[in-house]
Amino acid sequence: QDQYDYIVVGSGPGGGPLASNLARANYSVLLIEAGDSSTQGASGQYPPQITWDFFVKHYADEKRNMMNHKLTWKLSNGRYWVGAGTDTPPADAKFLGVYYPRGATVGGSSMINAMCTWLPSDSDWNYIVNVTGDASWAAENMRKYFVRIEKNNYLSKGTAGHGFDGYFQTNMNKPASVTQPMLGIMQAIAQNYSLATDQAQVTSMMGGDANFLDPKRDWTTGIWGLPTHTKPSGERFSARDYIQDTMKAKFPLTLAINSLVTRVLFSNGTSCGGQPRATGVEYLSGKSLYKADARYIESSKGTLKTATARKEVIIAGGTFNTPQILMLSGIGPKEHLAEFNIPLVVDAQGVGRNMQDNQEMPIIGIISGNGGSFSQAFAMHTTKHSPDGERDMFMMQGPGFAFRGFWPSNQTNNALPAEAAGTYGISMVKNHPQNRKGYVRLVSANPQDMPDINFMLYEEGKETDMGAMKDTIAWARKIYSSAKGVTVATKEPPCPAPDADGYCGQTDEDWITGQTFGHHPTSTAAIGKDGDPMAVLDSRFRVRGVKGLRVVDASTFPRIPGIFPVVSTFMVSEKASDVVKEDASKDVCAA
Ligand SMILES: Cc1cc2nc3c(=O)[nH]c(=O)nc-3n(C[C@H](O)[C@H](O)[C@H](O)COP(=O)(O)OP(=O)(O)OC[C@H]3O[C@@H](n4cnc5c(N)ncnc54)[C@H](O)[C@@H]3O)c2cc1C
Repeated sequence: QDQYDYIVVGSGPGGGPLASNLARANYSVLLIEAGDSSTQGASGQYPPQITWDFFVKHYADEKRNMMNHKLTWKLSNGRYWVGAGTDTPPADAKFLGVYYPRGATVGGSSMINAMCTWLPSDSDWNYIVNVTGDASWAAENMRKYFVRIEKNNYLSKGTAGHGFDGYFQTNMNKPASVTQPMLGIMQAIAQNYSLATDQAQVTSMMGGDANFLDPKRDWTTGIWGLPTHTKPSGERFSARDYIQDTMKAKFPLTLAINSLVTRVLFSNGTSCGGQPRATGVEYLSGKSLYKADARYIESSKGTLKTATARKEVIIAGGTFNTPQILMLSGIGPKEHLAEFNIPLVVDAQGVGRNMQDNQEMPIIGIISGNGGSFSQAFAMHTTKHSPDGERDMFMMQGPGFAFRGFWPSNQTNNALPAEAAGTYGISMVKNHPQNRKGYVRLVSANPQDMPDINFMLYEEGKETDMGAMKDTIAWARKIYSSAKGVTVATKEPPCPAPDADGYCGQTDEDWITGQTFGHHPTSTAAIGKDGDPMAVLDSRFRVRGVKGLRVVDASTFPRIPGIFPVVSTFMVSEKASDVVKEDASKDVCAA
């Protein structure tokens, strides 16, 4: 039987850096990853060797689910078929839902994500201080973690608020010069924010640092460039690089790939004041054992193995899998576990609840004459529905850019509509969404099954979340119609007669209901205050009700951080490394 100081489950931005840091502190660490060590290589964006194909629902109501234009079915030959809810799929098609890819290889979703590296609002960190009273979560302190891990490749050394000696590589593509038709649209946006509109200055803003240090940043609207987690060569940096560097440097980090953790093991003694203590994990060894893996075959059951942790087990399986692992281990809502005869360890009502996401949707314009060459621009906007006066909408945009969400690229419906000539997209991503009604629930006690995932969009805070999206659509219609030196007509959301401010009432609302998507799920095993039955973790990442078990990944955030969660997850991993090391010398029961 394998024994280590720490066992970390999942090698994404949550688990990968933490496992590496603990090994660098000379603790023996087993990092367990269900995927293998494949990379994207020359294959398409979400190839089976690095992707788990989840299918989710957006609503409890089937009618609203079917308003989506990009739904996925599975055919009897095993291939996917993608179409609108109003289409008629082939007779043998089985409905799956909305495609929601996740990375499943060494490096997790940081191996397939879009790499956008945008720091959250200070209020997202301070929220954790307010909830828990733990001042170490203050934004000022969290920025220090960013500075510690960042290896900035796009600013001059010494720029305040940035780091230049860490492992987390950041870079930015700065445009040389912005030309028509994009220039005319960006000029309209600059004018709207009372910024300079000449070509040189607009170009310069489009290469500006979005992660600048300024106490007023979260209230500042305008245009910036997009930092990404990339190396100086422009190649992807991911959690995988840090893991590999740690192993190459011969620190005591053992990586087990093709290993699907099925549950946490607990001592049944009373050594920890009556609380169960996590002693290790059970896992299935074998390739493609999870049903979200497109290469899964029914007969693959794997070989059951166990590993023991002398100190702690840390779960970092991501927002869908962490709650699944906890529930399979007996930590979850009591009634739900009873449905599947899973022996209860802790009645933790918050596990798999509180799921949040940044709602996204494009506003499509058609440029007369010329669609222009691809380049992208990024703006931050404050709508009338900002819940706290902070900027609440991020917009990425560009010619030929119609980001309509996700569907499997290897699907078989040849009749999927193509984008029209001259397409321009302003793609909104909602900051500070109010809805926390999303959930992850088990469908069985079989660890190879995917859970039932429903975002329950707009179920809570609809006026704010939907209102901000309607404001942004109206704003974009006006931007398109005031573009300088270029004619742009708004195509989507379609509206026969917008009012003078660009609004289209219920028509917009219906379109948003159908076409909203997301890909930043968080908060399904959240930190919360003592005594709150929904608080799965305390502010030191410890799972309440047991000892020797923590969660460190995107599921820990009580409130979704900013617009892009990946940099926050790397920061959390770094913070957790300090916390775990601080507690390392204590007895596990006392920690
Ligand atoms: C397509 C896409 C685009 C994105 N774009 C951006 C972006 O541009 N910017 C941004 O900020 N964020 C983006 N994100 C989100 C971001 O990548 C995630 O928030 C981040 O990776 C979360 O890190 P994590 O460690 O919580 O989980 P993950 O990165 O998902 O890692 C979890 C790991 O755990 C493994 N695992 C799961 N279950 C088990 C098990 N039972 N046993 C063993 N191993 C297991 C998985 O295989 C995976 O490797 C994107 C995500 C996707 C999918």
